[in-house]
Amino acid sequence: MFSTASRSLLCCSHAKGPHRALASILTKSPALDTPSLQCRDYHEVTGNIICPNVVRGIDHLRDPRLNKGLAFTLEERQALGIHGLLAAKFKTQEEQLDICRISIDRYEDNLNKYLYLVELQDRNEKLFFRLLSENIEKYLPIVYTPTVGLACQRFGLIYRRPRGLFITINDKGHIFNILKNWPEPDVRAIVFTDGERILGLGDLGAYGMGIPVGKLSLYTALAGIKPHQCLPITLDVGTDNQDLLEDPLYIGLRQKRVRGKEYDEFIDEFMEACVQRYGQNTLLQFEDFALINAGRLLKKYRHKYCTFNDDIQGTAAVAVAGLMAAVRVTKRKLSENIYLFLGAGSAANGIANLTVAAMVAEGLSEKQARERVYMFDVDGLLSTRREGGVPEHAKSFGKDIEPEKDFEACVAKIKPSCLIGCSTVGGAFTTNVLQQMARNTDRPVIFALSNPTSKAECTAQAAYDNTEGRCIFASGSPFPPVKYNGKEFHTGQGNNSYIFPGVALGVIATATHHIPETMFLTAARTLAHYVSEEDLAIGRIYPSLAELKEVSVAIAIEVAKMAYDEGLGSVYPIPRNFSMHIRRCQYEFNYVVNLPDRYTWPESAKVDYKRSRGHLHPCNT
Ligand SMILES: NC(=O)C1=CN([C@@H]2O[C@H](COP(=O)(O)OP(=O)(O)OC[C@H]3O[C@@H](n4cnc5c(N)ncnc54)[C@H](O)[C@@H]3O)[C@@H](O)[C@H]2O)C=CC1
Ligand SMILES: CC(=O)C(=O)O
Ligand SMILES: [Mg+2]
Repeated sequence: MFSTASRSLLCCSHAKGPHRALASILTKSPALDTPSLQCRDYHEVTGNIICPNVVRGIDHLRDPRLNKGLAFTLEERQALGIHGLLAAKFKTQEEQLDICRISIDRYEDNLNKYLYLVELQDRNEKLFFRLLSENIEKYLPIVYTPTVGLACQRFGLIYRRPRGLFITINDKGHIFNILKNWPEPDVRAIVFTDGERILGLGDLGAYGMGIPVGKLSLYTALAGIKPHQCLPITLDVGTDNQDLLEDPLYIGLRQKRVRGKEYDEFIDEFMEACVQRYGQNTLLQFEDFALINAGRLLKKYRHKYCTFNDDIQGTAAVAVAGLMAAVRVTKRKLSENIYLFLGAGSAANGIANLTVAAMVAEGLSEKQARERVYMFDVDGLLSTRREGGVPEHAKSFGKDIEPEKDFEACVAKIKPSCLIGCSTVGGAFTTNVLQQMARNTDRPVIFALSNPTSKAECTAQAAYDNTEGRCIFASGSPFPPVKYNGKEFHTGQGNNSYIFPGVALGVIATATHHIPETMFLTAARTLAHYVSEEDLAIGRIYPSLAELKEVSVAIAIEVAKMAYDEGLGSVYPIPRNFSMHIRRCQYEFNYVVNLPDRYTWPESAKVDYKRSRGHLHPCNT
């Protein structure tokens, strides 16, 4: 990902002799001895730490952060010493985007499309992010669920170049040093997993790396967070997946998972090392940890670090936003629903707790709100009377009722108006379940949130077909439009990708030091406001994916305002205009001129350039 030459840092003003002259040229100073663009400026312009006076011409082609391919102008090609290394044709970024679209369309297989995009990111970062951000509906299902799930399962086969850090349990005691090996000093957000619950696919160990990489691609594509500020990490503590342990292609530690005290010490050291390396306000996003760790680690660290668990809190916000939007169709307040969750794990508890908070905001007591929420897990209905009782992590949703192991019977007995699937069990919302939902209420809400598509509790089509088209449906992975009774419906994607990029942007832009639960309720409300009457008319309780960028900025602005209202923001002076402040923090998707427009090539330099026949670059002289 990074060329060796681009790792060293040297400020233009440190350059000597011809190097200094070139530094001046490349840093666009009109006067050779007074360079006007220092490393920090260059960083501001390109979002890159690389000072141009130490980058060889060829690095502008090899380094994906600098590479523009045929979009380098003649002036750039000459000044950078890459003239002749490129074909004669000059292309605009728009022309390059067209070529990318044509190239991807040539592949029928989604995994090949994924590989094309990975290769593009490794080759030309700006082109990759612009392509993704301008074609979200088309490429989100490739870099994200469902294809990313397949990519993780085949990670041993498709792993080419490092993107992100692998920190293993054997690195315990040295984690800070490993972090120092990452070549970017200005990291603001880390998304990390230990690979134990990758989507609904279970323990994929080190193959889980596809998830933090994919999530951080969305940080940039959807929220405009600068790529160099993002660091994906996989914590490799082994895997309990026997297939992987026997897989000759497996790239992780070939041992059973380390658990208990040693695991906890490892995570402790990791959290400390991250803030030691990148600062107190580094955003640390837990992703796809298993149930036994997700909730307890969030509880342990939420007041000590700037951290959140996306599967618990991000998912909660997107689901509650969908429930809020659905109120406009069902005409039932949140507090008038009965909720039944299939699955009582991280996602279910996150959603349930935030729904309770929203019902309390509508006027119920917390006890009254909790009474309206039922859960059903792998051992049946969460009844205090069942054998083994209610698991600790979902204690507050246990009910003193007759135990029940048959889910269909539960749906008939409890008569929920909202059915929410976070169970990892594909097809668990059977025809009988869906038809029962249609009998329970006139407009049943049905969310099949498990990912990837194969794990969805039902398809969009099945939900419509079995509820006489009366349901309000959302799913974690996308489904094609549904045809029912001669009408076409475009159901929405209830996925935390509507939430985490915006929350992260707001947090980073204000250097917030903690992320309170109320921020996720704010994010949910902001998202719900974005749902138009047109969305609802076609069966969608979320704005279209095409609006995701706008939504992410709107969430970031609200999060930023809240950060200062709650005394959590630490960027001073407090921004007067949050919208402007947020936009100023964002990535530039368009190519920047490697010779910025304030540069006018000094006559003397032109002469020098001619004399040296294009070899003026310090590394060429
Ligand atoms: N749409 C979205 O944005 C998100 C979707 N998810 C998806 O939700 C699913 C669950 O994620 P987590 O809650 O983090 O997992 P988890 O492992 O914490 O919880 C899974 C729950 O499902 C239950 N379960 C398993 N098999 C069952 C069965 N046969 N019948 C009934 N219950 C069963 C388990 O007992 C457990 O309570 C995953 O597929 C994940 O991809 C998770 C986060 C966000
Ligand atoms: C979307 C997501 O975070 C998950 O399925 O785990
Ligand atoms: Mg997740």
